[in-house]
Amino acid sequence: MIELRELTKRYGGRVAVDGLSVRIQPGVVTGFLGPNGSGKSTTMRMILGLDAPDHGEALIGGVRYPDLSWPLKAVGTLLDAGAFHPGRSARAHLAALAASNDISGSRVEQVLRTVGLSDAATRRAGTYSLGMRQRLGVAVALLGDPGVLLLDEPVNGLDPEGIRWIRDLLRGLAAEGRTVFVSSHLIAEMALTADRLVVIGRGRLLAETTVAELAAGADSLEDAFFRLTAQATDYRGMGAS
Ligand SMILES: Nc1ncnc2c1ncn2[C@@H]1O[C@H](COP(=O)(O)OP(=O)(O)OP(=O)(O)O)[C@@H](O)[C@H]1O
Repeated sequence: MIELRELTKRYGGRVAVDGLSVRIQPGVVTGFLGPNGSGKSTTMRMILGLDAPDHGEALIGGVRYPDLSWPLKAVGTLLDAGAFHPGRSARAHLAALAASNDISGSRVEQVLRTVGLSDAATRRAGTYSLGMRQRLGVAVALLGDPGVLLLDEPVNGLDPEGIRWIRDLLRGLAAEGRTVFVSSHLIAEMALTADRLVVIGRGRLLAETTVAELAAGADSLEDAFFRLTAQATDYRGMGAS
């Protein structure tokens, strides 16, 4: 489980995340939605100890990220596909991470199979397509067999087959009892992938609900989302006339 307690972050005079308290439960995929600039990335960075909160805390299984003894075994993350040494093969990259994180070498072959990169495992990551880099990122996230997965825009730039693959994988990981927390701009995609939704606007919690509950009473989940976030952006388009 991920627990956020009054999580708050300010940049200068601006509040990016504002007293956010929510529990993200295991066994389901929880989508993290909000307009641009609403604080999703900042929240994820604080969960992962990459940004320090000004107030409150983020706990993973009851422990702050910096206090985890083997972070890769507790939480798998996909923040930025393509952050790999271009000259290293997928297998070499995963093997180095396994060696430095008390993870067995056999797990490397397991995750390569899970993400479908076994046949390309000796190729340099620099030659990979975006979809293959994304799969390598997922392999890294799964390497430590973590109970919690945190993914920032995992389907960004993927083709329809890649999107379906990620969707099925995330649902399967949740069905195994893991906590899966995934941010996205793609509301329609979240409707297919997520069971629950955490919606924020201007750094504040707007809704913590199921996909079905949010969509009820509106024409679509997208309409329900726009209604919920209408007052929570600094920008607003003027429809075409
Ligand atoms: N390092 C930083 N310095 C100053 N302001 C920042 C910094 N990082 C984020 N912000 C501001 O904090 C607010 C929240 O940004 P954040 O990137 O967390 O939102 P987001 O929901 O992830 O947005 P997007 O959907 O566009 O990725 C924005 O107003 C942003 O400009």
